[in-house]
Amino acid sequence: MWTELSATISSLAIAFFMFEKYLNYFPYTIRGYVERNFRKVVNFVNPYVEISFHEFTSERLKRSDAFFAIQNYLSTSSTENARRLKADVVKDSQSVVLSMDAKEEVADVFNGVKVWWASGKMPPQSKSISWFPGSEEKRYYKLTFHKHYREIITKSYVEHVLKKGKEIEVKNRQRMLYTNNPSNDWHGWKSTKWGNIVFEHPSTFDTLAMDTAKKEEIKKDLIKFSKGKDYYAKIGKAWKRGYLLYGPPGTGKSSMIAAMANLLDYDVYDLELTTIKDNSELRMLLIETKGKSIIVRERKGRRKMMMKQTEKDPISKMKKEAEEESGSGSKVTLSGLLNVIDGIWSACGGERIIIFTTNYVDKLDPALIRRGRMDKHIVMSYCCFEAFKVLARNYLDIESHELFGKIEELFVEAKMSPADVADNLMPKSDEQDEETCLKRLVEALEASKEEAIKKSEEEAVLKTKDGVVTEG
Ligand SMILES: Nc1ncnc2c1ncn2[C@@H]1O[C@H](COP(=O)(O)OP(=O)(O)OP(=O)(O)O)[C@@H](O)[C@H]1O
Ligand SMILES: [Mg+2]
Repeated sequence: MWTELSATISSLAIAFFMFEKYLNYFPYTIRGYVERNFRKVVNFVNPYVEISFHEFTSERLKRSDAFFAIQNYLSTSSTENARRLKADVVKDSQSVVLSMDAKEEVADVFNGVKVWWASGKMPPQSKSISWFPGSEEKRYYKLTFHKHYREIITKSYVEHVLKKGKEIEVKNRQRMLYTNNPSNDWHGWKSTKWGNIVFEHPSTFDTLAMDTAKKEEIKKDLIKFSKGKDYYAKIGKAWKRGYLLYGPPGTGKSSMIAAMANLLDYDVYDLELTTIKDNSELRMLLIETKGKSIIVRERKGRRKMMMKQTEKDPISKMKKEAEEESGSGSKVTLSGLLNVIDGIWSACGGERIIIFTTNYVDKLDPALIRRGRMDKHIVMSYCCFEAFKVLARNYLDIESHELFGKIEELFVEAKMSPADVADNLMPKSDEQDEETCLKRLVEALEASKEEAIKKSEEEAVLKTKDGVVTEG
């Protein structure tokens, strides 16, 4: 078939060449007539239809999504057939994606219909220097098929190729962690509002230590959201979901966000509000975010700061922190952020998740935590025995130990964050075996239990005193 196709195309090319060359020998009056009829005959004889997909759209600046979808689609079939392939390294330099090199051809079969793909490059049209990307050479793919199958190819096959290509792109794409640049640095046409690095956080739902039922519920909720395109369209709601994660420091809020991004294969945008001047700058930033992303507003460096502060002047410092948390420390208020999000999200296509994390849910602006704005509230709490078992598996590779019984008992009263449990479980040197690490944890839990008992006794004394005063 391929030989037949090439023979037909080459004879037609020769016929065209001869025709163009000798057209001028015809008298001017009949030249148009001859040309029209010649083309009719050619079209009648040539049974093949060609469609070109160019790298750049007609607006020139924009790269065509279809071109890249086709490139991805062909990367799977062309690797078997094409003789010259181009290699691109993706995903932390571990996997290689092969695609057809220029001037290569491959065949594909769809519902029993054979088609041919050829890749090519168009030479630059002028020698002048251009600012447009890729203006030196323009790549394209040409699809050739028998005109008899025009309907099935132009409708079903092209749609199939684009869909599959996009799926492959999602699978191969390298996820990014974006952080907003201070708005003072946004000058010039080249400035970018978001700086980015490759997102490679190892946290997953498997490594996350928390109540299993709660974990499964969150996973289900996320997957339902990510597959809910039609549902959101049906109910006329923007495809977005808000999560509020709250709990003491070191309970795994940031780890949970990373696990969510890893589960859904989303990019993460880490929003630093303090470097944004006002709400209009915030709007500009959010408009630049892409679909399939998680936008996060977190308080950073909380753990160390909190620990130091509680040691010194616990009450006044904790109050100050809570005030900051409510947004008064930022140039952009949290309510302002929510209003911008409500506004732009209705207009931006593509799914987006926004996550707020806080250590003080009670002190937050009620407008922020009102249901509907943040669709799901997730409490990250102190470590329990079930969560400990996940950490023991992660850090020590053990499922059980004779000390587990004692540890389970201690967890009833001891309050320790998963971060601190993990810290105790981690061997500090090669000599430290699982027994040493578990014993260290038992000691820490006992200390924490004693502290909890002392605290509750002190609180009880305070309550009794209050009672006496009131009664008196
Ligand atoms: N639930 C958890 N499961 C597994 N590891 C955890 C968990 N919580 C904490 N860790 C460990 O402790 C470290 C700190 O946790 P993480 O940064 O997620 O806490 P956080 O709740 O975001 O704290 P902060 O409120 O200070 O931001 C993590 O790198 C992880 O190793
Ligand atoms: Mg955190």
